[in-house]
Amino acid sequence: MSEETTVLSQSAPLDLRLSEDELERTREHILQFIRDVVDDAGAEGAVLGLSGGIDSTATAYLAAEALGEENLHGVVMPSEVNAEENMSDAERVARMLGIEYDVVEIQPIAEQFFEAFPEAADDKRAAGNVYVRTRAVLGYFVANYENKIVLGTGNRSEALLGYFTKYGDQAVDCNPIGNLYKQQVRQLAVSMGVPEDLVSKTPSAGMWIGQTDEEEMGVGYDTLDAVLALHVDGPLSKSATVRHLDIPESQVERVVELYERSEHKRHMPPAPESLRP
Ligand SMILES: Nc1ncnc2c1ncn2[C@@H]1O[C@H](COP(=O)(O)OP(=O)(O)OC[C@H]2O[C@@H]([n+]3cccc(C(=O)O)c3)[C@H](O)[C@@H]2O)[C@@H](O)[C@H]1O
Ligand SMILES: Nc1ncnc2c1ncn2[C@@H]1O[C@H](COP(=O)(O)OP(=O)(O)OP(=O)(O)O)[C@@H](O)[C@H]1O
Ligand SMILES: [Mg+2]
Repeated sequence: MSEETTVLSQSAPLDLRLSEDELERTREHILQFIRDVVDDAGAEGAVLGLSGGIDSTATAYLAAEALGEENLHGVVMPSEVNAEENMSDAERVARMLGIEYDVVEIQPIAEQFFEAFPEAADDKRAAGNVYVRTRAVLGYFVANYENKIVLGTGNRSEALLGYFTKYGDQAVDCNPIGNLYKQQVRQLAVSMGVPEDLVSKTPSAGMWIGQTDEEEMGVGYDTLDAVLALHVDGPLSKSATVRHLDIPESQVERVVELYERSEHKRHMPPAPESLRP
């Protein structure tokens, strides 16, 4: 983030939209990335959670192409707060791709946690994170047994905003779409032939009934992505970003707040430095 006001040059890549050529190169690059991670791990494929959302759908399309559908295992893990439509979309994705998949109801598992701490069960964030972390345990259970890696579905917007559960949906071995902002994930999905209803679906973490990403963060993805690209990743100062996007300063401040307070999620857990030389 630069505090200096930078004059925009015509050639600066401020348009988040990827050209046809960039989309093709991005897809090839990600396919190779997935193959390399699997090969380096000596693994026989990959497992991923399917939610019916665009991030897992796009990642599944890429991984099925990279590894072959016979080497990808999808797990659909409904809880009582997931919309049924999303779970049936998740199964639809698995069937469209022709990958092996299982449906594992995680409500009974989560109930064990809720019974242990009933007062915490009423806290939607704490309880929602239990669902997310339970899915991580199941993903690694399958990966260990089948000699597979666990594919993450995190994108760059979520990573910078800290919009994920620590050791939950980001307890994974790699993030194939981790360099793409949310709207670029949608663009790539369209170019791969993902059905329109899945591409345009409202993003939701599915941690409580009615949750949506944009309502929880208080800013829409078009703005979130633009502020991240221009100010957090890019060279523009806060005031230049406000002017360039013609948005209230409070929206830029909100993005910066989300970015700064989630710093701890983007690092290994710290330990004190050694006192020995
Ligand atoms: N400064 C610091 N240094 C070290 N550790 C720090 C810390 N601040 C908090 N912590 C730790 O982090 C914990 C809070 O982090 P965490 O447990 O992740 O919980 P938190 O970030 O509060 O909640 C997860 C957020 O991610 C969103 N999410 C989750 C999963 C999926 C998706 C999706 O888009 O699908 C979105 C969810 O809606 C919610 O907004 C604290 O309880 C504490 O243990
Ligand atoms: N009910 C579920 N069953 C299986 N996996 C899930 C479920 N809910 C979430 N996940 C996993 O957690 C990941 C993170 O969820 P997230 O909501 O960020 O992505 P998404 O649902 O794929 O897309 P979107 O953000 O647009 O909703 C999913 O991509 C998926 O891998
Ligand atoms: Mg989702």
